[in-house]
Amino acid sequence: MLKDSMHKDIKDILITEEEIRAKCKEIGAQLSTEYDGKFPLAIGVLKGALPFMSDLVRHMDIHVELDFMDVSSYGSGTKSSGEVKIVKDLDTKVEGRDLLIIEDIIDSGLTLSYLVDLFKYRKANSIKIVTLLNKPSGRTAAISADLVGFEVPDAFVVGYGLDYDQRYRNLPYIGVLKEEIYQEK
Ligand SMILES: O=P(O)(O)OC[C@H]1O[C@H](OP(=O)(O)OP(=O)(O)O)[C@H](O)[C@@H]1O
Ligand code: HPA
Ligand SMILES: [Mg+2]
Repeated sequence: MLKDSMHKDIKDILITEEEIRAKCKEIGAQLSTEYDGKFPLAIGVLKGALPFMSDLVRHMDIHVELDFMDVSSYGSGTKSSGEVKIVKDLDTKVEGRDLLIIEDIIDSGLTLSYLVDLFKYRKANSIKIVTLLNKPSGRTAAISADLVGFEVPDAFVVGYGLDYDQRYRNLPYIGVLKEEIYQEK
């Protein structure tokens, strides 16, 4: 046993690696049909969306362009600051494009409502949102995804891109942390 294994900090596994794999395949097939003949621009919202985007786009059998936006609003805690900061903007022009925004989670909805407003202002032709996780109990902004992998309960979840204080993103599953991990801070 490793002395610093991440797994010992996890109280419950909510979504297994196998369930995530199956969902990426299902959503990827659906998106392939929806965007057939369109060459969409897939926008990964860093850093959380990285594992989901990487797995999802490999199940899309059509031409798709990839770009990334790095935004942050959580700092080191478990509550949104309410202020969305652009850390890295897109390299691609959005005007006239069919956008597929890829997220790991919609919680308060503040990140995505900020991005959707920005991309409308930049004159995207269409905007779709796909999120691996949806946490409806956290919502303060009126926004919903076009495609949702899984609904999660009112708990701070980590793994498969989602962090607590920049850790746990590389867990292959989605889990809930033990309370003592937050309390140590
Ligand atoms: O719906 P919201 O309440 O806005 O929360 C969702 C966003 O918060 C997290 O990102 P974060 O800003 O922590 O940056 P990260 O992706 O680099 O972890 C998560 O990856 C989503 O992008
Ligand atoms: N876990 C990790 N990051 C998050 C969450 C969450 O539950 N909600 C918004 N960002
Ligand atoms: Mg994020």
